[in-house]
Amino acid sequence: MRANSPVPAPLLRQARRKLLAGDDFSDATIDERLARSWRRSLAAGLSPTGRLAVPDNLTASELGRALGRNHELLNHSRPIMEYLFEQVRHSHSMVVLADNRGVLMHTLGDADFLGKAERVALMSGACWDERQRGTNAIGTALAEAAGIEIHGDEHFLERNGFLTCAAAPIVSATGELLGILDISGDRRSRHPHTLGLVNTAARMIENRLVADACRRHLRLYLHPDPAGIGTVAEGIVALSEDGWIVGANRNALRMLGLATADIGGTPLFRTVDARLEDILAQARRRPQQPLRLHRPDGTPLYARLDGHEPRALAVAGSAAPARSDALAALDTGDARWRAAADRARRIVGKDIPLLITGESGVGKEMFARAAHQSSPQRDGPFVAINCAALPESLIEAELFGYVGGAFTGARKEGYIGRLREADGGTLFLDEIGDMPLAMQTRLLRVLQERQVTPLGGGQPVDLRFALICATHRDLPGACAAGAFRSDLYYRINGLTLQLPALRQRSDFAALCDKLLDQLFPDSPPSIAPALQQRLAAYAWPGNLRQLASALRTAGAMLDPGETRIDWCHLPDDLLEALQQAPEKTPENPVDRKNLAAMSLAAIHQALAEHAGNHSAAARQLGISRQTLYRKLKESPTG
Ligand SMILES: Nc1ncnc2c1ncn2[C@@H]1O[C@H](COP(=O)(O)OP(=O)(O)OP(=O)(O)O)[C@@H](O)[C@H]1O
Repeated sequence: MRANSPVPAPLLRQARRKLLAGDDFSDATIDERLARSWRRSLAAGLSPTGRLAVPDNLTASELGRALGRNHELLNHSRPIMEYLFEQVRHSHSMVVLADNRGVLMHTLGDADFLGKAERVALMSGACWDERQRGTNAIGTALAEAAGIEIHGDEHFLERNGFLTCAAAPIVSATGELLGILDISGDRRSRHPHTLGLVNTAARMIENRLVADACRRHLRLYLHPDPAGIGTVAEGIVALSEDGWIVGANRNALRMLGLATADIGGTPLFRTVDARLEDILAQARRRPQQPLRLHRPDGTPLYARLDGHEPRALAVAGSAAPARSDALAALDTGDARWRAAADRARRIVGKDIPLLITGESGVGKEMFARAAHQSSPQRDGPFVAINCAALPESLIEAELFGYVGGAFTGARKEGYIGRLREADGGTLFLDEIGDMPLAMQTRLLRVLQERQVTPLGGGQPVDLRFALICATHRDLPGACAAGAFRSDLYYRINGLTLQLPALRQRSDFAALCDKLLDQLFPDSPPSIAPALQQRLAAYAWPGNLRQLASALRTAGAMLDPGETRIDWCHLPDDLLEALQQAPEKTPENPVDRKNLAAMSLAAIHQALAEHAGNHSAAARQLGISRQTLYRKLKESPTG
């Protein structure tokens, strides 16, 4: 940071001489950012005394368009600029708002100073990018993305040396630099507090913009002191329905120890000691009181909650009435799974893209199909595309279609493409995290424009489908690593639902019954209780897919008349995995033994209990007599 007074003139002159001579001037007490800016000005080919190249000033109609593009920034800035101007009136100064290219959008100033300012083009439509006008508060604040004061001869161009300027950036809820607020005046009217004033006013504009941009989200207003909530120093965080941070002002990022890049990729519970559900419950209990949260280092942070409570969360935890849709048909009672289904129901038919995450085999595609079946477009097609399985060379043609003869091997009559096949229904992009980067760019454009142009030409065609994507990858992580486009991530992630892994579910027994009913509809077998207990404690790395497959195989091993799946029916690989897997149920004594030996021990015990009667022992075990004999024969002592 610079000292609170400008660099003494002789030092400044000496440093400039060295700069222009190409010498090192780091020995002089020059602010680092000023030094960087001078070097950038020099590198842009500017000369302190030379004539200006024709600057990129806007024509009246271009300015009109730029004002239109920036109307929200302008709307929120105007009242604050007026207030600011009241503070500096009669001090030979002006208040300036520039857009993120350095083009001046709006100015308010003392009449005498405005005349002088116009002579150096400090007026609406003029561009004050550093590359065109050298070091100046607006251009340098843009280049540095930080507040800065540029006084007198610190300006790179000598013609601007009569100015003293202080400028601060205005940043959006997603970290985008929107523009610059500046106070410029006659150098003789410099005041040491001007930069602080501009910084504060820029934060006020930013807070209004962030709150407005996130008005449809739940918002937390934060401060380490409850009295700080509602002041310009408050942090603002916007949350998605499932508790991820989707927007924040810079105060909030600082309070939560986050960077701009974390927006969209961080659940709230990673930054404070509460989940959204807890916060909602606390706010419901004591609506008037600020919530007390803690950061990971234990320091408190107070919060006020604003915005509509997501309806899915409002009912979560309550005894939700039984639903009779396709999602309900998959519901076997796990609370996390049910909450995900409830949230999905809230958005079906609302043009909000759904992103389903979860480990491989947790049932993401089944969930997506059920969401489609539960939606108003259920009579339309459900088009599933596995982005990982399509060869890169074919993806474009397959997704976007082509006109006849567009490339060698193309069908004569052309192909409308999978995206158009989904028209009026649901497009399901499975394994979206595996899509090659080049395709991500193309897909993003199509999703943004909602139009597709077939390869080889033809007219763009409008697309109407609900979008559901799925991945087992960590997409925010992939975005950070540059493997997945973050703009595509935000586009497909209207609502993210994470499906629980099988080991995290609480409905193992009900799920097994359901799968057995589906797999063996004529006479669904049961599972021996000890085995069921052991299976429930297993980690199931392949999740429901692995469980369904194991039950299918085990069921096929049943002899005619057998109705209960037991150890002896399990596929060998699962038996082996169960033997190697760490025990999770120490209360089950049989688990401490080798499972094959355990199976034999159960047979011997049943035989003992039935005085060697093989039929009775087999009946008790739920296996056939043949299986019992086979097991005894296979045993090492057999
Ligand atoms: N709710 C369910 N009821 C019955 N079987 C299910 C259920 N969910 C998943 N399965 C079984 O698990 C298998 C895998 O499901 P699905 O393909 O939907 O998982 P996925 O998460 O999309 O997997 P991947 O990440 O590998 O694409 C299904 O073929 C089915 O056998």
